[in-house]
Amino acid sequence: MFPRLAWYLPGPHHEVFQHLEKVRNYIEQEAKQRLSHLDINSPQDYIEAFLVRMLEQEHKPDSEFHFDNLVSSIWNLFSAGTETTSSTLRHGLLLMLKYPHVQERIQKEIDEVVGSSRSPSVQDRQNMPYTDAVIHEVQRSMDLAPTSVPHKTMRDTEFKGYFLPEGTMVLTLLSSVLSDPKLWKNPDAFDPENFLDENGSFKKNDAFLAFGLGKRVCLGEGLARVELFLLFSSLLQRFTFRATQPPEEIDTSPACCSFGRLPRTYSCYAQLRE
Ligand code: HEM
Repeated sequence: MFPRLAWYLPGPHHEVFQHLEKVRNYIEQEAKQRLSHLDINSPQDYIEAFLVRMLEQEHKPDSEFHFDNLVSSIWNLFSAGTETTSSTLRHGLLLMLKYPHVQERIQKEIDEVVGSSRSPSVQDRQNMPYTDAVIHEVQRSMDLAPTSVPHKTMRDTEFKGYFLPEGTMVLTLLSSVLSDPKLWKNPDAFDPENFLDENGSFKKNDAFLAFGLGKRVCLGEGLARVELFLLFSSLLQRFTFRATQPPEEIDTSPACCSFGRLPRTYSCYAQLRE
């Protein structure tokens, strides 16, 4: 509610900016090093492709291709693009430890549709409604970004009878939609049935807002969906994940709940499937 107040209170959040600075410095050093060895005719990756455009547009004062934007976009790719997908995957595996019968049903579907002689492909997803429903339900129930990403009004705005002056911070409460009892069969539990119809087919639900909505919807949604399906189904094709303690004792509520909700850490066995 009052983010500035946080800086007057003691706590580990004070270290956040120091860590951010360290990461930015590292990215900056890496980019400068590439710049010194750059072959403009053969850029090898994102950083080098960006640097080539930066040099091409060196004399354009309004160019978006400058060093600051390079560092920020790399930082965005790491912060928005890796922690999100890996935490979702970790949460999915934690739920498999907690609910072995769900894992068994996914493996049955994988065996029927994909088999064991090849890896799952994106095309398999449409024939694997249960696996698809589980992945959606992992995302819905974990509610990774409860308040989404903070936005700001660019001008004075009227919204549903409320006046929001220019510069007001706006947080969209994705949680309120992802757990609305009017919109889900079973909002308070992990239940893949939330995404299945009575015939066991995948049922889309417009209230699935794990990636946000509108103009500023997650830029990596398509990539994240592909990554989650391929990684999750490939892991369960090859391994069965088992808890080292009774499943009833596993706590699937998030370990940290502020800007992002992260799964708790548990050890597990990954047993190779025959
Ligand atoms: C499970 C995975 C992911 C989840 C749950 C997720 C969720 C979100 C959410 C809720 C937002 C804010 C949307 C809004 O403001 O309405 C967002 C923004 C964004 N995400 Fe993701 N994300 C994921 C993966 C990724 C990946 C893999 C990438 C890139 C490789 C990515 C890049 C971005 C970027 C660049 C934005 C800012 C978009 C903008 O402001 O225009 N995300 N994401």
